[in-house]
Amino acid sequence: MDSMPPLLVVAGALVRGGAVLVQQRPADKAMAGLWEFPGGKVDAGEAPAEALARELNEELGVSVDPVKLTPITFGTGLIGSRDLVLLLYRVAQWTGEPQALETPELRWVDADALRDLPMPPADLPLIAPLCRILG
Ligand SMILES: Nc1nc2c([nH]c(=O)n2[C@H]2C[C@H](O)[C@@H](COP(=O)(O)OP(=O)(O)OP(=O)(O)O)O2)c(=O)[nH]1
Repeated sequence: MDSMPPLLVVAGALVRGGAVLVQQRPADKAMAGLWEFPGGKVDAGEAPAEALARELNEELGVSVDPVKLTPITFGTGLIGSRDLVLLLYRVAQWTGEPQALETPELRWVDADALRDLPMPPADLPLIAPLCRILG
């Protein structure tokens, strides 16, 4: 419980041929070394899908149309003492080849590899719904 409103974070599942793109958190950040979906915090006054399009461009160098992002599921957690709400969207179409612009490594993983990756606690409930999409 915190006096701040929950932190709203958007994340994208770029899906290609039964695999999803994940990135490793940098050594100088909280939860260093864990694997996460590209994305980030929604800024004040920003729509969630627009925030995700912005973050995907900053982190991967790809362009996406916010209108084509479709919700998959959400997770909740804590960042310190602040509540976190993590919205996962499916990204079926993008322009450009994803590049690791802000993280040490990108990886395309299938459902089995995804289940074995160390991820932040808020991501854990996202895995089963996403694996149903990956097949
Ligand atoms: N992008 C992303 N963030 C996640 C996931 N799971 C999860 O708990 N988070 C957390 C980590 C951060 O606290 C927050 C995302 O915000 P951010 O990407 O702007 O923050 P950050 O910690 O990387 O860096 P900073 O800008 O706060 O220094 O959500 C995930 O799957 N993807």
